[in-house]
Amino acid sequence: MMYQDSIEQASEKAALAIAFLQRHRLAAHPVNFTVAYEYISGVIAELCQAIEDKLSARIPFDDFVMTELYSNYIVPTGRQNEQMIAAVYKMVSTLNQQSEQAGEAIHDYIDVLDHSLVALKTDTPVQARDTISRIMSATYELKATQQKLRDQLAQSNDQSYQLRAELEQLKRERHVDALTGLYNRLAMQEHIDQWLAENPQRRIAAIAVDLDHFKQFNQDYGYNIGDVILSKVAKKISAYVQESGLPVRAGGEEFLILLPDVDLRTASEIAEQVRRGVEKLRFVSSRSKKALPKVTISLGVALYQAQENWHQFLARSNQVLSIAKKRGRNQVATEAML
Ligand SMILES: Nc1nc2c(ncn2[C@@H]2O[C@H](COP(=O)(O)OP(=O)(O)OP(=O)(O)O)[C@@H](O)[C@H]2O)c(=O)[nH]1
Repeated sequence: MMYQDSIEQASEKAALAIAFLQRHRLAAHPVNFTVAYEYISGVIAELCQAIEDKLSARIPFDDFVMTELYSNYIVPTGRQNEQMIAAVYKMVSTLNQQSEQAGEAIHDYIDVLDHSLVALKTDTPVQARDTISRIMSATYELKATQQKLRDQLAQSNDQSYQLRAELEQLKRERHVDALTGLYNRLAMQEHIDQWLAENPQRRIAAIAVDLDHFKQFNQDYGYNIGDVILSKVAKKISAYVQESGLPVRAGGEEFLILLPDVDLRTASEIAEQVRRGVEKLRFVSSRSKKALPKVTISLGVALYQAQENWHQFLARSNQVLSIAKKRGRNQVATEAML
């Protein structure tokens, strides 16, 4: 069982977790709450350390940071992963056993051969017949062992293909947002780290994207239709940058497009194309068959600066985005306007 707290202990921890969430202005949804509860519980040392590090570096906590902590430190302890680790362990042990058995069988066979070859030099014809028959039975034995090992190996092979497919799926799930199919914040962090590791001077542009007046849209048409709109807008964004960049659901109704090796001007042009693409989308209510109002987005374009960490970089992209909002929405702002 994952949690063994008594009702009193759990209530106390829950109250502290809620206080933590309130202090950092975080919504008490399951992901945030679990991270906060685990932090208060102090069982996962790496999680606590990561939170302490962020607190002392004054990195603000938001949904993205919390989701990242959740995926990095809590999900990997999940049952699915434990099962997979057990399966991989079993398969590797079986393979080890099989190769040991194969080694022993060949070693025994060579032993018989060595002795028999020496004996054959001095054997009388009758003895030679016995020696040859010993070699033959050792050969049949080796053949049978090899056949058995071949079957077991084929079985392990099938299992390893299946495990690899499961691992790939798990990896995808860890990096992809379930509602929109876009990359999540964890994938984004890994990509930025990789791009910068390849070339610390690399030019990376970020386009922060936010739906306009989406709160009102949710209020007028409901959260479920809101979800459909979000996922259609996400697909549009993805279609525009599939080849050249990384489309990310940064959280809620906010998206990010990361573009490596792109300058501010090109990034702004891409942002404008995305804006127009979304503006052209038409939505019809499946229930009433009536057209839904036009959905628009505001966008903010910024370039990564070598001295900043990626939290600062993303904060700056959002700052630029707020210029587009202030100027009337449904438009692109660039960091040159800051
Ligand atoms: N349907 C749906 N709504 C979401 C989701 N995530 C966030 N939202 C909603 O998005 C809305 C964002 O509202 P605000 O941040 O106030 O901004 P806004 O109304 O879009 O206004 P501006 O950004 O200023 O144009 C909130 O109502 C959130 O509940 C989601 O996954 N699905």
